[in-house]
Amino acid sequence: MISFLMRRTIPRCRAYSSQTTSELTKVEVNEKTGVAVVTLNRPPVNGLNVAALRSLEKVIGDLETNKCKGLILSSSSKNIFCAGLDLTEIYKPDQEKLKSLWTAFQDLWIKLYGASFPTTAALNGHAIAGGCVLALSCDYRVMVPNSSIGLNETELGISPTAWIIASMQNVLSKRSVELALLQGRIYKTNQALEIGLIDEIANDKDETIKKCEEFIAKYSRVQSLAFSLTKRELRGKAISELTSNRQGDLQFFVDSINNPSVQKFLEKYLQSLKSKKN
Ligand SMILES: CCCCCCCCCCC/C=C/C(=O)SCCNC(=O)CCNC(=O)[C@H](O)C(C)(C)COP(=O)(O)OP(=O)(O)OC[C@H]1O[C@@H](n2cnc3c(N)ncnc32)[C@H](O)[C@@H]1OP(=O)(O)O
Repeated sequence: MISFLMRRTIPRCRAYSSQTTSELTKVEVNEKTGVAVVTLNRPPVNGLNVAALRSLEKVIGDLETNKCKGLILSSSSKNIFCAGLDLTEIYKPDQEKLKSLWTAFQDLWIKLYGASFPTTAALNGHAIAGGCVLALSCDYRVMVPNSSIGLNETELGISPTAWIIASMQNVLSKRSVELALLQGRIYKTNQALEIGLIDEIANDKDETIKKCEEFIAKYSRVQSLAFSLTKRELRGKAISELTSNRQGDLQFFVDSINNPSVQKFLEKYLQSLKSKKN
């Protein structure tokens, strides 16, 4: 459990106190503001396996319980926010593990997209596929230059499910969503800003966090209850639709991943990632 004991006399430089809940997700809470920096920590690329997804979900649940004032999602990697689901878990998958992976991803999305406090993504690097979904689930996105963000699902031969589309529709124009999803496009930082996939560009990781803090500070005069009820009104439909069709959504993902052409693509894709270094 994350402790939220505030000591208002703490000097600014010591304001963030480390409260590690797991090696996979580090949590630091600013004792002055109640804002938490939550850092994904699964090197090398923050690939999302079941443990990483569950760890982040638990942290968000704890922040919810402790009436957190805002969340800044960041990464311990130098140039990668998150490379999405762990591809090694979806290539030649163990069927039970595959189901657990998607169920954990659904659970995490429900908590993050529906969080009752302001949420931001401090994108210190690439945010691909599932990494982009995490960013889209937040209320605000700040990214460093020369990074990539997007949902490359058509490359894999699967289509994103309704709640992933809803997360993107929440941020982009209808036209941009169509182009982004149908083309499976990955955007560079400046292109992402142009279409509204991110909200701001920052020079480096520290500045991404500072800009996220500034965004969250704008809510200091907003009543927490009004904030959470309004957010629920805005996002509740997409969440209810998933909640009432979790099994169907799971089956769609499992069938898509088990499709032989998807597995064949994944084999080549993983090889191409490995051979980049040679
Ligand atoms: C093609 C899949 C598209 C799915 C889209 C679905 C859209 C709906 C979303 C919901 C479902 C979500 C699904 C997913 O998230 S699937 C994961 C898709 N992710 C990717 O396609 C990203 C792949 N990675 C990269 O493009 C690059 O690694 C990246 C730009 C992120 C970083 O490049 P960099 O050059 O800095 O690093 P390397 O490529 O050398 O990677 C370092 C090592 O990490 C391994 N790696 C990379 N990504 C993953 C991953 N997602 N899972 C597991 N492992 C990964 C890579 O192979 C390197 O390993 P080695 O050091 O052993 O060589």
